[in-house]
Amino acid sequence: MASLTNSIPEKTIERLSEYRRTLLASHKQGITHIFSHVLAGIHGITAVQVRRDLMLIGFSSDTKKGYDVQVLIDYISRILDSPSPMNIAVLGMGHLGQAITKYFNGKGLNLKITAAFDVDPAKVSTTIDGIPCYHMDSFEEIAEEKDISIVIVSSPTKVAPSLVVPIINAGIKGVLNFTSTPLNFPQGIVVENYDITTLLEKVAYFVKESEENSNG
Ligand SMILES: NC(=O)c1ccc[n+]([C@@H]2O[C@H](COP(=O)([O-])OP(=O)(O)OC[C@H]3O[C@@H](n4cnc5c(N)ncnc54)[C@H](O)[C@@H]3O)[C@@H](O)[C@H]2O)c1
Repeated sequence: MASLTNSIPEKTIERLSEYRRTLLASHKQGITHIFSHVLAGIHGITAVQVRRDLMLIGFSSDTKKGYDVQVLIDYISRILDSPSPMNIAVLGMGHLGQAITKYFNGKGLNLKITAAFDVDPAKVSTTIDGIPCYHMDSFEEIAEEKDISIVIVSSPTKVAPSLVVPIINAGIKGVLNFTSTPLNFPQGIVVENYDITTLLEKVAYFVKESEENSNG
């Protein structure tokens, strides 16, 4: 993934997001303190890894009672979140675009899907799951008007490359691409290509490896 900063490794950023989700759930259950080995156990990693990640972001207030859950949530939030909420647009409001929107909004994150774009006349100028859907032709104009920083690309794969220029022209800063074609952007735009087939093949490969090891 192209990144604007190399100060914190990508994997640590992913784990910090995961830790925060666990901490928020713990907080909801009334848990005030958590030990690094408990956090590690939930995420299937070692306590050393948890402590290393937190040291990397300068957090070291491990007490006899463990980490203060609320303090750690606030600390991770200061690292992960921008000072004001970021607006996201979905490009392609089909099955996947709608599933992502349903899943994502209302989670109380500092990120919010605020607009969708499509070309299907049945969807354009309607509101889907509370999100206004505009024609892709008006993307640049609406993206500026609605201060969109990040886009999720969930259009058909074959049209995805044609969305690159409008995304650049609109001054978008980050792209999460779900289509099967990797999209390339100039430096300065953060891109994550997320392909479910690749991830599934990775899981299948390790299942095969572990079966071969236990048989042989
Ligand atoms: N990465 C993953 O895990 C994963 C999983 C499922 C699907 N996909 C991919 O996500 C994409 C969407 O899949 P889907 O099942 O939601 O398809 P879908 O056909 O249900 O939705 C695609 C939507 O994009 C719209 N569209 C067409 N041309 C467009 C354009 N030029 N600009 C904006 N929108 C446009 C269509 O009208 C439709 O609403 C596909 O590329 C698919 O391969 C990825």
